[in-house]
Amino acid sequence: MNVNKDWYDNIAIENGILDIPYEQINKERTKIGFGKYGIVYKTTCSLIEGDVAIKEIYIRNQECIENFINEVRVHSLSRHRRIIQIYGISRNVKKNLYYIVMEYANNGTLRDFLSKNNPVDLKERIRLAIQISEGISYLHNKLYISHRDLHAKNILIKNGNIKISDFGNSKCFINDQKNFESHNVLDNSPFTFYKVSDIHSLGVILLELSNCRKTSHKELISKRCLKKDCLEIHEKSGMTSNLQLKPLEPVYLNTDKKSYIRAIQSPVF
Ligand SMILES: Nc1ncnc2c1ncn2[C@@H]1O[C@H](COP(=O)(O)OP(=O)(O)OP(=O)(O)O)[C@@H](O)[C@H]1O
Repeated sequence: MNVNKDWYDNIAIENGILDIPYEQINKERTKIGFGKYGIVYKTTCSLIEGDVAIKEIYIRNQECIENFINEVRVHSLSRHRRIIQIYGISRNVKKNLYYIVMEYANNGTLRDFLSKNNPVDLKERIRLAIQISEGISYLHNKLYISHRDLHAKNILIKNGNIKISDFGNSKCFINDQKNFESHNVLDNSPFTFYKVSDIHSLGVILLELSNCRKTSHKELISKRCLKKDCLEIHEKSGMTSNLQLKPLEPVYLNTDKKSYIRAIQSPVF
């Protein structure tokens, strides 16, 4: 990626998002999460009504700049009720801290929601499952974006509704559109590969949703989790293997296996 000294100004202009002066962000902040790339705080911003979440990223090298640019680019493309909205970016130049200012999800992550409200009513779980599928379907089918980091801590809930977040690992394949116009199950384009991987992650999330608890590594293995194999095969051969294209098992919502989440048996695509 070509990064020049004006990279920060450029991403705001190119992506049509607000460059929020740092002074406009309230200094009083509550830490609400952290991940590989930074700390997330709940606070307010004088330019935006209500609470906001800010993701603070310390830019120490070129790679951090590239990651920040990618996250802002992909996230700002995504405007949908099932996706956390990005409001703008900000920076504290003296400390080399850069910020993504976004919509605040007041009910936290899907994982926390499930553990706090266990057991969640079946109808409610199905409603949430459909909303997650809607968000992923939008990313894949409308924007040619693969999220690449879908799990129950990146699925947030605001006022009881799903909001997908964290585009730090996401990739947009919109410029490759011509290469996968006719994509089908045998297409071995990178987009198809990552899309299948997202759908696998969706299956894992739905399993967590159906059981109202995190699925252990042991359980995933016993359910013949394909992700690791797929990634290895893809990396080694550069090809999409048929192995990835096996449908996921249906995720049952009750023990007598009468009801399952339809999204699994009738894929969203
Ligand atoms: N908009 C938001 N509203 C409420 N909480 C949020 C929001 N964004 C992030 N969080 C909280 O902060 C945590 C970390 O955020 P995020 O996943 O974006 O950071 P990351 O550094 O990219 O993490 P990862 O290690 O998953 O890549 C989330 O799991 C969630 O608890």
